[in-house]
Amino acid sequence: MNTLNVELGERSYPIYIGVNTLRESGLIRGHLDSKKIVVVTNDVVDVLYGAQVMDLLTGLDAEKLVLPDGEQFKSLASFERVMTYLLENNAARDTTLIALGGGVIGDLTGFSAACYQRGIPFIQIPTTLLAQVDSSVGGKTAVNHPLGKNMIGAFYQPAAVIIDTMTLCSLPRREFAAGMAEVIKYGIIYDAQLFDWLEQHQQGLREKDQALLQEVVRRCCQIKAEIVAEDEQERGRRALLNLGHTFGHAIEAEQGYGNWLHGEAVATGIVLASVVAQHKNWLSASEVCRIVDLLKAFELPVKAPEKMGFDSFMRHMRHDKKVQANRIRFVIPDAIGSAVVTDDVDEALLKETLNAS
Ligand SMILES: NC(=O)c1ccc[n+]([C@@H]2O[C@H](COP(=O)([O-])OP(=O)(O)OC[C@H]3O[C@@H](n4cnc5c(N)ncnc54)[C@H](O)[C@@H]3O)[C@@H](O)[C@H]2O)c1
Ligand SMILES: O=C(O)C(=O)C[C@@H](O)[C@H](O)[C@H](O)COP(=O)(O)O
Ligand SMILES: [Zn+2]
Repeated sequence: MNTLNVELGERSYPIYIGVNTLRESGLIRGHLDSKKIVVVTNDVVDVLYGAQVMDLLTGLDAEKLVLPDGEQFKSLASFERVMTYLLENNAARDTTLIALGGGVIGDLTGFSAACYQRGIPFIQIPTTLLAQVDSSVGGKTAVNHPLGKNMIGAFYQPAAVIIDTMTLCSLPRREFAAGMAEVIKYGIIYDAQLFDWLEQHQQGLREKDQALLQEVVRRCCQIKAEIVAEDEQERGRRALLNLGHTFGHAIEAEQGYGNWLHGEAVATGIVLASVVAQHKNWLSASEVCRIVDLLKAFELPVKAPEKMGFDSFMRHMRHDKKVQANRIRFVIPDAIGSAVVTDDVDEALLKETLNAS
């Protein structure tokens, strides 16, 4: 097992990455000094891993709240449902929430933990590739609003992240691919060697080779932990983790949450940002091809939805959380392995890129 640490002073926490970590009750119990525990999950993950996690909590005052599955349930209505459940079941400040599932459950549970009685502890048990490499780490918690993605949320760190890469065995192919979009993102913004390694090991990753999965989850969590430790609340460098998201979030909101998976929308957003980079002569045509080819190797979309042009992108992107002084800021790669945040993207170039995509 690998253990990493997110260094945030008194809010520091470990990330455990291993095979069959969900069979070891010691890991989770080491982070439970509270009276009551509520496992929050959804109906799909519950069937797969609910009993296994409840077994780890045998003898403790542990309950389970099972929500419906889907991005459309990362909503204020679900948040209210969690609040009502906690109140009706007498949850108090010494209750711990456990988020068991993908990024939807993790973001919703984390936001619920941040708000309930102004903050109770929570633990992340991510079960999708996307949640293991990205959403469970770093404390961005939120729900969506019809007018914008993750618009209602808080920075609120978990007490621990427990990753069992065996859970990825049951993950559908499309969901696995969505997670790979965030993995490829790390290679582009931060780690050219990781990008090369992904090109070399794409087949083994697609086949879910456990050794490769361990390595990729470890490397991505390490990068995210480094960035978050330096800039917890996205005042600077953390914004790089948003590569592809300005465009991607617009696609998710415009298409209706859940129709395009987050990772799929991010993949397309990465291509759009790369095309802008090529126009600026920051990336060569062959570098853009490498990016597109790697995304395609995982069957990710690389073109914006039909009929979604400049105007519909702009309508959503004006709400982006990186907007400063009314100007949209974009994360644009300036090499494979490096990116910058800039508001210097000419509107004509944006129009050409978005209408041609
Ligand atoms: N907080 C962050 O930093 C951050 C980072 C990236 C993404 N996100 C958010 O994460 C969400 C996307 O997360 P996601 O891709 O995990 O989607 P998800 O949570 O909807 O999970 C994807 C699907 O896989 C199912 N599932 C989960 N684990 C499974 C398993 N082991 N086997 C079989 N099926 C399983 C789920 O029930 C769901 O149907 C988006 O809302 C996105 O905005 C947040
Ligand atoms: O952790 C971060 O910071 C990220 O930006 C990671 C993203 O992959 C993630 O989708 C995040 O939720 C987007 O944040 P937002 O602030 O643009 O909503
Ligand atoms: Zn993301």
